Amino acid sequence: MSTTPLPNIEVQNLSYKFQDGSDGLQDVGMSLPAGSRTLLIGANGAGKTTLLRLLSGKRLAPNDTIAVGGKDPFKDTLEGVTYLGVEWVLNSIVRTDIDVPTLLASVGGNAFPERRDELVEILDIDLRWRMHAVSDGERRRVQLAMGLLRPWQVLLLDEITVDLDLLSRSNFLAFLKRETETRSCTIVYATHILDNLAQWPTHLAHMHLGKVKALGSVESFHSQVPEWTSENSRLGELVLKWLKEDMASRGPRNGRGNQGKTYQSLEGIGGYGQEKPVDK
Ligand SMILES: Nc1ncnc2c1ncn2[C@@H]1O[C@H](COP(=O)(O)OP(=O)(O)OP(=O)(O)O)[C@@H](O)[C@H]1O
Repeated sequence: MSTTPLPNIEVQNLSYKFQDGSDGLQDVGMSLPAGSRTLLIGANGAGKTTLLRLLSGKRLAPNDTIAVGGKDPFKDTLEGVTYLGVEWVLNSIVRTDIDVPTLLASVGGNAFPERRDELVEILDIDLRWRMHAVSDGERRRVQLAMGLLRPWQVLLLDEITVDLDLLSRSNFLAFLKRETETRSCTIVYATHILDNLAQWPTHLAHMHLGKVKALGSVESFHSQVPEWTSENSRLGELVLKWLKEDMASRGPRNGRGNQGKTYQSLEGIGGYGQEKPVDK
């Protein structure tokens, strides 16, 4: 009998404060089955990165609030959890004068030669590249191959596809989908870019101001967007609706009270003399 736990993600009553005392997350609960592909949706500052970092075990969550594959990700330092986010993108090793085969070998490529070759093909990587002399998108493709090489059970992605061209991104997303369909693994992906994603997620989680406002299977949200024009705009329409509602409930970051002051100080530095608020 296999002893590998199913990579489901369970979060309950998770509240998190930053060191400065401000609220990061408030009473978050989510239950994501093994094999699911969840899109984490929310405006800038909604709490997506904060949640992903807690799920990855990079930050300490309160006791008994998070279980990934039945374990606490912080205490148990889970082997099969891969978190690809900003720090990972900024890692300087991928900007040095080093070749691709050496880099892939350094993260265990030789132990997984089939995966390595598949990723090189899918991400259209030229093994002759030297990393100090590639474009941002090419560098990102090599980084993704490095990050995905080891067969993870849980993959936490914090928007890392911004530099990819449309075809590379499409291939990359198709690869991830195949992974969840052919072996036991689970993905949570925070993104603002909805291209190629219409058929991708199994679940959606909508975050707003540190809370999960809605969570469910993609089908469960179908009734929320009555005017779908095409399959591809369906997810986009839903997300746009959510973000507009969030903006309306939060209000603009710089309310009316600030406007007169801002314009006055701009006037003071010259060049914006005409730009006075119409009404105060
Ligand atoms: N170390 C910190 N200390 C205090 N506040 C923080 C800290 N890190 C983030 N925040 C605040 O927490 C909120 C959530 O940040 P987070 O990075 O999780 O948002 P996000 O949904 O990932 O946003 P984006 O889409 O812009 O990446 C933001 O308002 C942010 O300013």
